[in-house]
Parts: sequence; C-alpha cells; structure tokens
Amino acid sequence: MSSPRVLVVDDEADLRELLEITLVKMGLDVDSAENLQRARGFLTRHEYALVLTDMRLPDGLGLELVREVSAACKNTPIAVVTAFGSAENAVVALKAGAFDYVSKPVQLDQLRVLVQSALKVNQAPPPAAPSQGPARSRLRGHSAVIQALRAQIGRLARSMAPIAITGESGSGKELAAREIHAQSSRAERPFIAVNCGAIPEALMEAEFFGYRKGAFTGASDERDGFFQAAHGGTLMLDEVADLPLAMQVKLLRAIQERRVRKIGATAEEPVDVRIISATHQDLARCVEEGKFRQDLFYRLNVIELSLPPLRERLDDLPELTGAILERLGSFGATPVLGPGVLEALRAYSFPGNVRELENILERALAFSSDGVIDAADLALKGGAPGRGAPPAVPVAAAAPPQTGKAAPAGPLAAPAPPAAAAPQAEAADAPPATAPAALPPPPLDALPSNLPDYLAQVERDIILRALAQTQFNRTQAAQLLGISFRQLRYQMQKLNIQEPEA
Ligand SMILES: Nc1ncnc2c1ncn2[C@@H]1O[C@H](COP(=O)(O)OP(=O)(O)OP(=O)(O)O)[C@@H](O)[C@H]1O
Repeated sequence: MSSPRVLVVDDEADLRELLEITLVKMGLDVDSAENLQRARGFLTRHEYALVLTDMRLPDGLGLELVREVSAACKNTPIAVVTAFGSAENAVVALKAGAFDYVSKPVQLDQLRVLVQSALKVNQAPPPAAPSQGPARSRLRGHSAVIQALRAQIGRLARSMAPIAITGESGSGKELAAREIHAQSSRAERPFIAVNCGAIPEALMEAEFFGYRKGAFTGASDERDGFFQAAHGGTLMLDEVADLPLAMQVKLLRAIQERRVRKIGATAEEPVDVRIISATHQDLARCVEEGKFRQDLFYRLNVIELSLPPLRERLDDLPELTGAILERLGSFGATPVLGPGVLEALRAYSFPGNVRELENILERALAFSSDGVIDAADLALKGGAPGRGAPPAVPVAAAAPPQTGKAAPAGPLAAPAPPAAAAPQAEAADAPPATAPAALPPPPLDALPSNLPDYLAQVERDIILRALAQTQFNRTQAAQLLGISFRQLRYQMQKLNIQEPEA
C-alpha cells in the first residue's frame, strides 16, 4: 500500500526542505511546489492526504489555494503556515476553510501533531447525512433548521477551527459540541466540558493548566489541568463570557501558543486541543462593554454555530418528546401523552428549551397515573398549577450550609482530577431527598460570627425560595435568579440543596 501523499507549497527553499525532511521521516510521500501555479499542477495529478501551504507566495496568496482546495478537493485537508505573530492570518485562513495552521518559526512537534490529525480526518466516521437524523446523531429533530445544523456539524467536525456556539440556555449547545467531537478524528480522545462560570477565580489557573507538587500550600501532588486532560481531544469552554479578564489573557496565550505551563513549572508543554466555546450571552456586546477581550473573542469566534430556541422549531416537539419519554420509561414500558398534551406543549414558549421540556416531562411523569401524562400534569409556567404540581418548599425549610460543605471543589480545597470535575452535567441530577431543617438566621443588627457560612445561608435561602416559586423547576428558578442552569445546579450541589420527595 502506498504512503499518504502530502503537498508542501512554500517559496522559501530552507523551510520547504525542513518540512519535506520531517514529513518523509514520518513515512509520507512528499511533493513540493514553490508557487501557486506548480501547486495547482500537482493538485490536478494527485489526490493528497494533506496540503501544507505558506500564506505569501510569489504568484499569489496561500488563501487562494485554501479556497480552491476546500471547494474542489473536499477530502483533502489544507493547513497554512502563518508568519510569526500573525494571529489574524490564521483566523482568516480557518474561516476560509483551512483545516488548521502552524506558525513560523515552525515547531516540529506541533507540525507532527497537525499532520497526524490531518491524516486521521478521512478515517473519522463520515458525517451523518442531514436527513439521517436520530439514527446517527444525538441531536433529535427533523425541522429544516436542525437538518441544516446537523449538516454544518458534519462539516465542522473535519477541521480544527475554534467554534463558538451560541444559543439560549438548554437549547443543546453542549450536545452540539459533543456531536462535533464524536464525528471528528478526535472522537477516541477526551471531550472535556468546563463551566467557566462555576470555577472560583482564585483556582482558575490551577484548574486550566494544572500545577506541580509543592507549587503552593496544599499542592501535595502534581496535577493536570483541563488542557492536559483534553490533550488530543476537545475542550469545551462553556459559559465563556463568565471568564474573568485576567484569565482571558492566559487563555488567549495558551490557545495561540498551543502550549501551557503548570503552576510551579519552569517549562511549557505542548497541548493539542480543539477549542469549542459556548455562551448564552451576546459575546460581541460583552466585548463592547469591556467585559470580554476583543482578541480572545476574535480567536474563539472563528466559526459560529447557532442553536435555535425550541419555540422556533416546534415541529420537532413530537420527536423530542418521544425520545425523552422513551428514556424516562422503565421496564420496557414507554410513557405516553394523553389527549391535548402535545397541543398544550405547542402553545408553551419554552424559555428553558429542550432541557425544560425534559424537566416538564420528568415531573409530569412523576404525577401521572399509569404512565399516561395528561395536560394537567404538565404544570406549565404561566398556566394554572396542574394537579400534579408538587407542594412549594417552605422558606422556613432553608437550612444553613453544613460547615465544610460550602467550599467549592478545587485544587486548593479537595483536589479532584479535572476530567471528573469538568463534565458537571453528568453528576448533576442527584436523587431526590428532603431539604434539611433550618436554623434561624442571625439577627439583622448582629455581625455574623462566620461570614462565609452566613453568606452561604443567605444564598441557600434565596435559591430555595426561587425553587419553591417554580415548583422545583431548576430551569425556571435559574432564570428567576438571572443565572445559568449550570450555575444553579453547581450552587445546589455546593450548598447541598436537594429536591424534596414528591
Ligand atoms: N436536539 C436535541 N435532541 C435531543 N436532546 C436535546 C437536543 N437539544 C438539547 N437536548 C437535551 O437538552 C438538555 C440540555 O442540552 P445542553 O446541556 O446541550 O444545553 P446547553 O445549551 O448547553 O445548556 P446551558 O446553556 O445551560 O449550558 C440535554 O439533556 C440535551 O441532551
């Protein structure tokens, strides 16, 4: 079997030679061209596993080649070599369809990583056809907008370009990111989702980049950060707008250099991570307001993927509902919807999107009889409470946090591997249990004897009140409090707030 063939396009003879030698040592066949014209000639004669082109060539721009190859040779990834410090060129090339980029002076370890992942692109499972839908994709739905989204995900899975996913809370941003990862050549490596809004600022650097043993008090072991944990895979920065400015600078550097330095380490280590960011906020507005750095925004927002709210694709309701009920069913019995239920759902606006639909059905099922959900079981917000609406949790039930439980998990508190700390989604839905009994709050004019405990008690009380108002619908409670679902879930875990038994 012949070796994969790579085309190198560069007018600098020295660099061309260095690239050629490196690629040949990797067992590849290499053709070299010093200008666009010769490169085009090669491309008509051979099919390449990778094209690697300089941006400035004597007879034109490498960008032209990027456009031509992405349009005419869909199976050939093309990567660009950009001038030192030219972040703009890299972003322009990625937007034009480049698979990836490497900056000058070319670091051979980075080049090898790029080549290896390019070679894997055509080994990854082919993207699901837009109409294939649920059989191949976790994103359920057949509306035109979901079909277009699935097709876009299939294309995006074939490149390294950073993707910024936008969409309302619960609309499926994390699911879409997982889908991109699963369809990419990185599928065998980790997918790490990090909720940037849930990490205390003081712990951020340690959580993202890791630390060496003895780097600070409490660092009893060396620990990897999210970047190392996601090496070879995908790192999802969820709620990215919540990153503090100081951390934004460090993150930008890590993304640009593709290297990170553990706290306490002298040397940097290379990391090969695809970045997907997500937010339900308007990031461009955050930039205007000075809350988010323009350069990081530019770097993350190379390709945008927008998730439609559920109310704009109500045609997907039957399919989504069916899939959720199937999952909720037990012992082979799938719950069903009674008459008028789908119509009632269609008339609802779903501010919390698919997650809220899941919540509503889960609750409704708990109050339904014989696995048949009736319209009254839905207890939709804005409508009359259904017969199954759970009793409100009395505010007096708010208890102070148990000492020691309020501290967030983090390297300084209780070290946990970031891979486990990151996908908070999985650990979220704790089994129902009744809220513990309350202690009276300190009198208003007295100073609290322990400020953190006191503040935790206040926070706990407010969260319990929001939950009581929404019959423990966490999506709606988060909205009432102006925080994301994940932030609420994180705070509930931290403060040991659990759902009362129905
Ligand atoms: N198209 C879909 N098909 C099936 N399930 C979906 C779809 N979209 C979302 N979901 C489900 O809805 C829930 C919320 O999705 P997800 O966590 O991806 O939303 P999100 O936009 O990332 O939320 P947040 O803004 O709170 O971070 C998950 O359980 C997910 O599996």
